Amino acid sequence: MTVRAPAKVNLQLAVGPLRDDGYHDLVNVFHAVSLVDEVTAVPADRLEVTVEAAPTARVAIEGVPVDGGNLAVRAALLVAERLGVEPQAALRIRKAIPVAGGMAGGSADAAAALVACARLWDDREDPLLTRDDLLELGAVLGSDVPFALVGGTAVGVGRGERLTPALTRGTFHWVFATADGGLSTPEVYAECDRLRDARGERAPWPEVSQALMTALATGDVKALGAALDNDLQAPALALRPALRRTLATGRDHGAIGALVSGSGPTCAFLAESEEHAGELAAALDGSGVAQSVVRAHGPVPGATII
Ligand SMILES: C[C@@](CO)(OP(=O)(O)O)[C@H](O)COP(=O)(O)OP(=O)(O)OC[C@H]1O[C@@H](n2ccc(N)nc2=O)[C@H](O)[C@@H]1O
Ligand SMILES: Nc1ncnc2c1ncn2[C@@H]1O[C@H](COP(=O)(O)OP(=O)(O)O)[C@@H](O)[C@H]1O
Repeated sequence: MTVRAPAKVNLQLAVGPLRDDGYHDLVNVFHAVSLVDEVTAVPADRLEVTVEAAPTARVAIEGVPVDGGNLAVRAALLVAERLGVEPQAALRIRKAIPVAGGMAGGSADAAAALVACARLWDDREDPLLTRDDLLELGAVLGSDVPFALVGGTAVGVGRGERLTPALTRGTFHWVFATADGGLSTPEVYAECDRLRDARGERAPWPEVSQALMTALATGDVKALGAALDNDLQAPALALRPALRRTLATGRDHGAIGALVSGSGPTCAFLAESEEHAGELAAALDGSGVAQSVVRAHGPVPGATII
């Protein structure tokens, strides 16, 4: 059973107040792109996991746990518990999504493992676990996991786990510049709070950008570029100042929009067309500001059995 799940870029990430449970209320507009991890689950005597880089991707997999800390393993355990079966499967994860890069690779693997194990351990025509059940299990695993199940473009509220699909038209072309070494998501959120405190600012209640929704619905790439907005960009740049040069390089080569993806450090560049994405990728590659440069388009579907 092999399942593919996509990376995401956040088209809008409006970070609201810190809640009592340690999370922030968000407006998180997710957009799934054609950079995918693959999880294969095969029957085995016990639960085991291996992680490898996809042959064509330059992903540094050293930071990925190969024990119970792996989100795919946690997903498998949740599915087994819900189905009342022994968690007997060998999971093979093939990563193309940068690790700790702000593109939700771990969440993609969790979503893929939820789907793969649910199917492997329950092949009835009318499966016990519904799509809603998987979304609920996803939200237990992480705020970004439900979106990796549904894909497309969607507005997430709450922690980002309560999703509504967004209307979009056409395909958008992206270039991603990865960086050496990841950024820790909790540290970037903490830096966001610290910067606001230092400026004496109170976190505003997050609101969906209507300019962004209109740009998506009309497929207007220039308007989309202008509407991209990420409240975690300033804290990510404070923690990793070198990313300023990466963003500037993309802009200098005509990117319609340039922003840090989620909590970073991957930088995302919106291209005017597929052809422009090729030129932009070549320019970024040649400039030496990125560990690697990857092209992708969106929106694409969420976790899919192949
Ligand atoms: C920032 C975002 C943007 O999509 O993703 P990445 O860019 O890291 O991929 C997400 O909010 C990350 O979601 P995810 O990686 O699933 O985070 P979780 O495991 O749920 O939470 C990890 C930690 O991030 C912080 N966190 C997460 C979500 C949220 N709404 N408020 C938070 O403050 C908390 O410190 C939490 O303990
Ligand atoms: N299957 C997985 N793939 C990647 N990272 C994982 C996985 N399972 C757990 N992790 C842990 O989650 C951290 C963040 O992972 P990732 O989802 O790649 O980044 P981000 O949260 O920035 O999008 C990693 O540093 C790693 O310790």
